Amino acid sequence: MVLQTKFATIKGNDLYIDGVKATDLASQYGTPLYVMSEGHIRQQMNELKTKFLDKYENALPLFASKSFSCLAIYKLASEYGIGIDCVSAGEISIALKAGFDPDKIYFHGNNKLPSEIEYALSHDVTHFVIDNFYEIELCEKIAGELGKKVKATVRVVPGIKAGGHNFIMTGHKDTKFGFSSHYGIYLKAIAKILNSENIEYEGLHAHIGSQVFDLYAYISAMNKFMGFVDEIYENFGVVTSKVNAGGGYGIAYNKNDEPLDFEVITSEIMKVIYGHYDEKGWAHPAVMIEPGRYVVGNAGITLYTVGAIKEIPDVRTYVSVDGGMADNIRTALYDADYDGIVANKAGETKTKNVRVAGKCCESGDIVVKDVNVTANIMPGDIFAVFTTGAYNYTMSSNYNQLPKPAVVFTYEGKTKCVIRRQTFDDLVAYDVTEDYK
Ligand SMILES: Cc1ncc(COP(=O)(O)O)c(C=O)c1O
Ligand SMILES: N[C@@H](CCCC[NH3+])C(=O)O
Repeated sequence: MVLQTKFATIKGNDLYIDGVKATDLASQYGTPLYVMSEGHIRQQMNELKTKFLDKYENALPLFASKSFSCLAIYKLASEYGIGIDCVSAGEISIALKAGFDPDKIYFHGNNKLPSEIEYALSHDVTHFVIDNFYEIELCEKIAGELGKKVKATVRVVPGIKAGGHNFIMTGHKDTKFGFSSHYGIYLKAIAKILNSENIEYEGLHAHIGSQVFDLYAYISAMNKFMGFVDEIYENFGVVTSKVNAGGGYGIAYNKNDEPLDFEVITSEIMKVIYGHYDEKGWAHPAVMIEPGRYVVGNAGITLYTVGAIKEIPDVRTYVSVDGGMADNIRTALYDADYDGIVANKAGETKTKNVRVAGKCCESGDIVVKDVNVTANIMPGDIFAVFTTGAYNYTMSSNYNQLPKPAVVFTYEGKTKCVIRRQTFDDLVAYDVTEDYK
């Protein structure tokens, strides 16, 4: 077992997060509970600021807020002066409610709805990562009607396979995202934008995948993009003034994961981009990155209460907890490999191998596939699962009508609830009784 953040510590038999005892959190807020270390989030956002925003001229790191989206996180991002990547009008609406600067919001998505485009533009969110030809038509029309200009970065697929699972690879040929770089397809998109009245071409966008550990994939994607920049110049005489190098920075979920260093990834990306522009004698472009998981993933620890423990002779022991795939779909969806600990027996030797299962009515409802715990584990213990800060709360559901857990931030020995636990009333909040008419 490895604690994936310095903000989680073990003293005696107890797990502490930002100096707060996990069992105190569980008794105060109930379980299952998403705990997010604000100390960790601040550390990561500060890294984005000091090692990217402040380090390079005209650079902007974006936090990919699909990984964790709520008022509190947008307020924190705002404090560090970083931008955000939003993938729906819903995410944009939360960011705006948090007071986020619309000029630092980049609107992504492979099927932005007309209503979403209208919503974004009428709220002064004008930076769009353009994904497809239909979107170009929609933007041209809707921006014209609203008297707005869309500032476009064009998402191009470099043809590179990278990422932690097939479902989260986006840089290879067979993907629903972006314009293909084959047969000059992306050049046709840029021609259309250059000929449009209400869309301004600013640059290119790359996102090769998520949970990436391969530095070479980033370097080769950027090299390919410099080829695209040249082709754009040759075809249209336009120097691309913005390059968004995407996110996807892999983090450690277990002891086998070996994440790349943030500065290694970013300096290699910058070397390729600046090197190319210097060679051409062009002014450096604005460069953006957009990690999500890297910012919040290791900040998250989910606390569960242990319930039934079932020993199946010659097979394994199942430890069931009071949450499951409704609060963490990633094990079922991506075969993700989590690590965890009995938070109230953290100092005890871990001699018993178990599988931690959820309480949903699915055999695939596994939280931790395989973990060594104290042999003394019993109902009522608090089981903590690490690295649940990214794509857990945002991908949660009410499957089996489980109310969604609360999200609590911890910081310097203190706690605050940022999303309250759902109640049974919330489960019927959208049900209406109507007669047929
Ligand atoms: C376009 C885009 N940018 C950024 C991200 C963030 O990815 P990650 O959380 O792996 O950094 C994603 C998700 O893969 C994405 O699709
Ligand atoms: N939801 C995915 C990442 C997808 C990132 C967005 N394109 C995960 O949990 O790993």
